[in-house]
Parts: sequence; structure tokens; C-alpha cells
Amino acid sequence: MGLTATGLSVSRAGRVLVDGVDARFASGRITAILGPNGAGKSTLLKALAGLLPASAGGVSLDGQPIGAMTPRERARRIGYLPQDGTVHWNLMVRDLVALGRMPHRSPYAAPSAHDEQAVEQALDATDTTHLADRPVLTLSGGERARVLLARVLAGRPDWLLVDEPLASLDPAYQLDVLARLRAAGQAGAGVVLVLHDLSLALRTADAALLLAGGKVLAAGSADTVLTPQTIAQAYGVEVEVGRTAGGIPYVLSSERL
Ligand SMILES: Nc1ncnc2c1ncn2[C@@H]1O[C@H](COP(=O)(O)OP(=O)(O)OP(=O)(O)O)[C@@H](O)[C@H]1O
Repeated sequence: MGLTATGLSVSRAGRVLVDGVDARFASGRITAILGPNGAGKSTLLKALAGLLPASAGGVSLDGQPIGAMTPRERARRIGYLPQDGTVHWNLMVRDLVALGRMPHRSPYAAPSAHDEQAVEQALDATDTTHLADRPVLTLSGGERARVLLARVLAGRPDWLLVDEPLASLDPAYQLDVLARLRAAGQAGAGVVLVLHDLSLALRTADAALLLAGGKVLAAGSADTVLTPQTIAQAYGVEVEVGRTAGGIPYVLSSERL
């Protein structure tokens, strides 16, 4: 059960970008996909969401091959937030967030009270209610990132696959978004997130998958994966891994190796 990659490889333009990945993601847990630039994190996440085909192996959700699901069924179960927060249509924020309900409704019917409630809750969860009547192209980068997350949350998917959701957020909103993802996990959702901030990964994730060159370098609980040795191997930097007096874990880069 859960979301499983088995011998998963993904090739594009003649290059193998994800190479024989075996991984199992469990519901109710947060798994961080980590690794240096170009390691294949986004490619793996897209393949897990069923948005890129496998060139070998595959992905299954609760035992069902992801490619055998209809796009609508997949969209109901898996919420995917891409890394690139580009928005082309200048919709009102509330209307954009309401698009997250589309897998659950008929395009011809008016949204139900349940749909509207899901949208309002997603706006509230991302602290974007005050932006609801603004055109989305007028928002700042961090505001837009939260609105795009609200759109995914509005679908109330069983799985949240989110690619660098913290990239344009200030430190306070980074903690808010991580708290929201943790709350989704506690409510039973499976959360898989691509992160660059190793301190926040240690602080937030139950499990970690460290990629390098498209392959899994280490996998397991976040604190067993994020050791100075594996970090040095993956990123080529010397780090100190420690805890503050209050017990908050941190990873501090000291030198490029
Ligand atoms: N459509 C594509 N065609 C060819 N190469 C691609 C394509 N998409 C990605 N790549 C390459 O695949 C590799 C992995 O890309 P990916 O975006 O998965 O990395 P990443 O780990 O998410 O990186 P980052 O931390 O920089 O976001 C990179 O070398 C990238 O240039």
C-alpha cells in the first residue's frame, strides 16, 4: 500500500534522469526528497505524480499502477505542486484556488457548498483569505506561492507531492507552510516534498530520500540520512549537524569540499 516506486527509471532526451529508484512512501508521513541541483528530484516527483512516464520500472498507488488510473482519478488522489510557480491566466485568487476542486466536480454544475468550504479552508490554511479578490498576477512571489499551494490543498488529495514549496517564502511563512503540511500528514495524507533546506528537512520530515545523479544515495529516517558523511558525498560540502539548546536540529555548511 502507499505510493511505491519500483526500479523506476525516467529518461528524457536520451538521458537517464532517474535511475532505478526503489522507494515506498507511506500515508500519514512526510518524506523529503533531497539532493543537489540536477539530481533528479523534480523528475522523480513528476513521475510519482504520474506526469512523466517511466522508461523502466514503475509507480503504483495502493497497488494500482499509476499509468492505469484515469487523469481525473489521479488528480483526485494526488495533489501536485510544481516547482515553477508560473501563472499565465490573471484569474482572481479565489477562482484560481477553486480550480483545485475541478477533479471532484462536473464542469457544468455550480460548485457545491462542500466545494466552497474546501476553497475557503484552503485560503485560510495558507493565510491568503485577504488576497481572495485580487487578480493573481498582482501578487508577490511569496503570496502567489501560497495561493498555488491553496489550490492543491483545496482538492483535499490523499497525497501531496510538492516541489520546493518554501523557495520564495520568508522564514515565518516557511514554518507556516511546513506546519500545514505536517497537519495534512497528521490528518492521514501522504506528503512528499522536495526541499533544499536541510535544517528544515531534519525538523519536518519523518523520512528522507537523498538522490545524486538520479540514484538513491541514502534512504530512511531523516536523521539517519542527513549525516555529515552522506551530505558531504551528495553535495560536496562539509557541514555541522547539531541541535540548538531548545532541541531544534540544524545543518550548517562550513566549507565546500
Ligand atoms: N525535459 C528534459 N530534457 C532533458 N533534460 C532534462 C529535462 N528535464 C530535466 N532534465 C535534466 O535532468 C536533470 C535532473 O533535473 P531535475 O529537474 O529533476 O533536477 P532537480 O534535482 O530537481 O534539480 P534542482 O535542485 O536544480 O531543481 C538535470 O540535469 C536537468 O537538466
